[in-house]
Amino acid sequence: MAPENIIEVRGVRNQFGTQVVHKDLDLDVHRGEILGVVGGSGTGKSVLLRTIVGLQIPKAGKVEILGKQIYPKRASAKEINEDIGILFQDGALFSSMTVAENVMAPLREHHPEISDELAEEIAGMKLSLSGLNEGVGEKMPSELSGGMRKRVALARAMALDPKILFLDEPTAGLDPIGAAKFDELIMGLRDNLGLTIFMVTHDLDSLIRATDRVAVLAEKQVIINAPLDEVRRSNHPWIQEYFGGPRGRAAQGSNLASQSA
Ligand SMILES: Nc1ncnc2c1ncn2[C@@H]1O[C@H](COP(=O)(O)OP(=O)(O)OP(=O)(O)O)[C@@H](O)[C@H]1O
Repeated sequence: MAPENIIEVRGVRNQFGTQVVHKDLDLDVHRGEILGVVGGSGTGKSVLLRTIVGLQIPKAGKVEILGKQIYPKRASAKEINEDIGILFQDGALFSSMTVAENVMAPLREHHPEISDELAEEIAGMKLSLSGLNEGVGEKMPSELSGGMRKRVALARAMALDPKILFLDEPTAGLDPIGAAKFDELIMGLRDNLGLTIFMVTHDLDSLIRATDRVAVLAEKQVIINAPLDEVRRSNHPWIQEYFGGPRGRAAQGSNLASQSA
């Protein structure tokens, strides 16, 4: 059975002044997959994410999420917000709110009818789904490690039961063990909840470990979107350098070693 496209991007153009970032860009994301999005610095990975979620209005093209048109006809913010959760690059939490209040913030905004008790219960569930224990809810973000703050941000992104999670460099700033644990967490969300995950990343280990397919941005387009093994076989110079360079070989070697251990 052909995979179902949960996201469809067709012919998108993004431009800032005279700088064209995307031109005729197409992208499909399949339901239930973890898609890794890679590309050199400034190739427009974050702009693509922002375009898909409706935060960046493209100059041309079409974007659909779950069959709802984000552009050119704009689905209402409410419709979109119910379907997606976003973890931005800095994962910014509200520093003056407790962890639980942070996770409850989207519920309070979109579902003011929900009682305090229920909101607290939902926040507790999301924190536990993110691998955090109950006591964490009462802490302030400043009391947590970087890895725990990412998990809280993930719990907040899941507050409204999204079908798609957008993650912008989620493992940046985590040590390798923290990054591996974060990858396991999102793989669990895919496997147990059927979530689709769109993940911008520079982390080669993460790509190897967690992704089902990898989309490469270069020359203002997605030049390939395929399982990692197929992407590696491309002779595009950037792909060769990225995966075939010393870091790429080291990441592949260490992941093969850990798989056979
Ligand atoms: N709001 C904006 N106004 C003007 N230029 C912008 C804006 N947002 C992004 N750009 C430009 O678009 C280009 C792509 O930016 P983007 O942040 O998407 O790159 P990226 O691939 O995510 O890079 P990195 O890997 O370094 O995070 C950059 O040259 C950036 O300066």
